[in-house]
Amino acid sequence: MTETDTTRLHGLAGLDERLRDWLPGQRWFGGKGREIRDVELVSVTPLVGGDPAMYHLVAAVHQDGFTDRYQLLLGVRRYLPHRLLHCGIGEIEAGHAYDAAHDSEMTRWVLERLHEGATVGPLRFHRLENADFRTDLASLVMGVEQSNTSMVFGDQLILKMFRKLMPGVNPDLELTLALAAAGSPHVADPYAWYEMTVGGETTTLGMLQRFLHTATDGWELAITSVRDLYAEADLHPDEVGGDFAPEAFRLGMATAEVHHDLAATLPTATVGGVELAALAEAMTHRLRQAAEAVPELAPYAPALQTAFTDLAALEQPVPVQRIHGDYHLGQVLRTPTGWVLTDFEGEPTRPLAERRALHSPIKDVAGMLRSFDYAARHLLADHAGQPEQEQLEYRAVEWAERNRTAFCDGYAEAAGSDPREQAVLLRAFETDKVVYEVMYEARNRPSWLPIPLSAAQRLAG
Ligand SMILES: Nc1ncnc2c1ncn2[C@@H]1O[C@H](COP(=O)(O)OP(=O)(O)O)[C@@H](O)[C@H]1O
Ligand SMILES: O=P(O)(O)O[C@H]1O[C@H](CO)[C@@H](O[C@H]2O[C@H](CO)[C@@H](O)[C@H](O)[C@H]2O)[C@H](O)[C@H]1O
Repeated sequence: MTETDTTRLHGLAGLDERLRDWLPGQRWFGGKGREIRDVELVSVTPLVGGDPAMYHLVAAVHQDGFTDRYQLLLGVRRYLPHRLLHCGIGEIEAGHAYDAAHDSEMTRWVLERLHEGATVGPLRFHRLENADFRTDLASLVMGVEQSNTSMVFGDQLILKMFRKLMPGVNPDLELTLALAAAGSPHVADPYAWYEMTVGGETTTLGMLQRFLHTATDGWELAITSVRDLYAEADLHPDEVGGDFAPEAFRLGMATAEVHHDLAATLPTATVGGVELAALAEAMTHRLRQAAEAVPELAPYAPALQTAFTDLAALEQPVPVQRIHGDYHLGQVLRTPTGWVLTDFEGEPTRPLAERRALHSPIKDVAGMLRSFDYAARHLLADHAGQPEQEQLEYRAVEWAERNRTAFCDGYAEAAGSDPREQAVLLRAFETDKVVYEVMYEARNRPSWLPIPLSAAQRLAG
């Protein structure tokens, strides 16, 4: 870190070294596996003075060949209480630095500013007209694996703090606001957001929404159904109590309805030969990169490539629009009344311009179809090499097929057109997603790598 006057003034000297060690261990840190050259504080905003103190930081992390910016709520205390030891960053000049997103005493400050619609230094807070919420609630960070950090206040509010900052409006905020304005029942009510200017552009830092405390996420529901099936390995998926297909059907309908509302409220277009060739080229490039990075993918690459060649050769124009972009079972919540979609950010590793661009809705369909495969297969690892392995694998394929079919049936019923009729698009997007997953698992969860690799084998025929 270049020790600027600002850092010295705030007693933050030494923070650079501490952040260098601490950042790679954070789930949301995107630059894992590459050495950090240095960390530079590009924005330091004092929020709360005294002991404890709190700062809003934007840290530029320089790694070989590129720089990413991350957002932090930095707490500094003379003594770090036991309850905050797990989020300690290390000792700096002014005391113990820690991640204040985990400190309920401090996060309330953010809630209050959101409610006021305040401006604090470069930070601009906005509350939606008619949105009202309590500001005296204690927060807890969600205990799930995340690309960002979400704080739940009481059981009423959820504040998602975007970690990796890309200059521009975050599509999660943009699409959530658009769907709420369209009256969609498939999105949690947005209440407020905060932003600042980064790289000359208004950049979303966080979004507050209604917390759906009675909801269960689609992944949990799906794997409960798969567990049920594995417990009765001699029964078919439609014969066990926890059959998921009716839910998959309703999820297909909800997905089509969201696509309809996005197309009705945000721009749409059609793309033809040149754009499809460029898309196929980008997919091919990703495949090449992934096959180099993950040698286990390489044997399937030539056969997978044909999905992209077919895409480039498509003759009819393809409708495009804003879509979810990183659609899977972990992004949908089943409330007592229906499915709600979350996290419209797109794939966190892709550039913002690409995530905000118009895409075929078939990309989302392909994403969810992949997720059924994941849900069916991820428990198989526990049975590897055991006698029941083959039988369970057979059941896994049946479960995935049944739910993939139900999802497409539901989508077709609500959309009036069947996504399976777009076979070339569907295969190309599924293949591209598998390639993305291979990279994602290799970087984040190597023990899950066999899941997308088995799909690569299947798609390669
Ligand atoms: N409004 C909400 N109510 C209840 N749970 C939510 C809500 N929004 C998101 N979640 C849950 O929070 C978790 C993380 O949210 P998500 O937006 O996917 O974050 P990330 O982009 O960091 O992955 C998910 O498990 C999701 O189910
Ligand atoms: O939810 P995020 O925006 O952080 O998405 C990333 O993480 C997901 C994993 O949590 C990853 O999804 C992959 O694993 C899921 C099971 O955990 C599975 O349902 C998905 O089909 C699979 O792609 C997602 O790709 C990644 O962007």
